[in-house]
Amino acid sequence: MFKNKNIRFLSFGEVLFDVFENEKRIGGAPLNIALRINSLGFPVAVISAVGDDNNGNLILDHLRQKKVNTSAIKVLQNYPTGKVIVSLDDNGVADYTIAQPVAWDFISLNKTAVSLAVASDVIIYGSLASRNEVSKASLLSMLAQSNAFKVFDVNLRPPHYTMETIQKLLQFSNMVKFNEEELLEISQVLGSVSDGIEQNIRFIKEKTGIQTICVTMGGAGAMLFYKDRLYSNPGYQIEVVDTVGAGDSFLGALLCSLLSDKEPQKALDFASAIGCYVTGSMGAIPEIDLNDIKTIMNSSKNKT
Ligand SMILES: OC[C@H]1O[C@](O)(CO)[C@@H](O)[C@@H]1O
Repeated sequence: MFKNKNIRFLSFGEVLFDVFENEKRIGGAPLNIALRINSLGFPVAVISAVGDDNNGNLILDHLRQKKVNTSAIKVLQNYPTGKVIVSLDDNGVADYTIAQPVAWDFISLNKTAVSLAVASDVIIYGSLASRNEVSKASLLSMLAQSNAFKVFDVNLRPPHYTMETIQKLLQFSNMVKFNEEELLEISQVLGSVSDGIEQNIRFIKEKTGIQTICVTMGGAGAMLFYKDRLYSNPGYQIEVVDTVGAGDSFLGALLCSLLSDKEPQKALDFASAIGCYVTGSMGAIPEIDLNDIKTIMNSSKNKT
């Protein structure tokens, strides 16, 4: 399905357990993205930290079993593995209560992490891990040292960010992913007077110089600005179970497709179908059968 599976991905940031009403599941945007990339057959490593506890062991065991490179996930004695309480509203839309301080607030860069960063083709990072100065300093130092293609998954989780940090993280990125609300909030802070998605995509490009921009819009689909052209997907229909991790899987799938030279429209359609599948399943990283994705892509809403 992909011509070039040699792209080496690296994901930096929170690894944790999402705690739902009746169960807990592995999560954290950087981890969800890494696992989606891994499920599509690409090599991926994660830089993070867990506590010396059962949750930490479960995360490490799962990643090792999937053959994700865990050599830069440190086990810390003084802090527990991250945990997030997820509450779902009647529409399956998630609200997150994110425990603090936890191990991933204290990600340090050791030699292994730096060599991974230098050897990677693509680095993915979000904003949440920068809520703590330790992880933030490691991220900024890593970004400064690597020539990889850098992808900023904005992922605003109030109250865990400041606009100053978001702007700093934007400065390093070659590609950025927003959801609709994030695009509006950040565009306004940067001085946009429009509330249009397309206008704000172009505004961000002019203001920051970032050439590749994607925006997810929930049930209304997604847009991709790539090589000076705008592509859009109107979304696919699905019975929503929960929205947790849909954007993460979308981004993982989009990167695999786009960077292995699939046509941008096809890459966007594929990523949108994967995101849609995730909203129709429980938790952030359900196993995906590519035949189900094909069925979604052939579904009527998307046909013109
Ligand atoms: O990373 C913060 C939170 O965001 C998610 O990745 C969903 O996008 C959850 O799995 C996690 O709890």
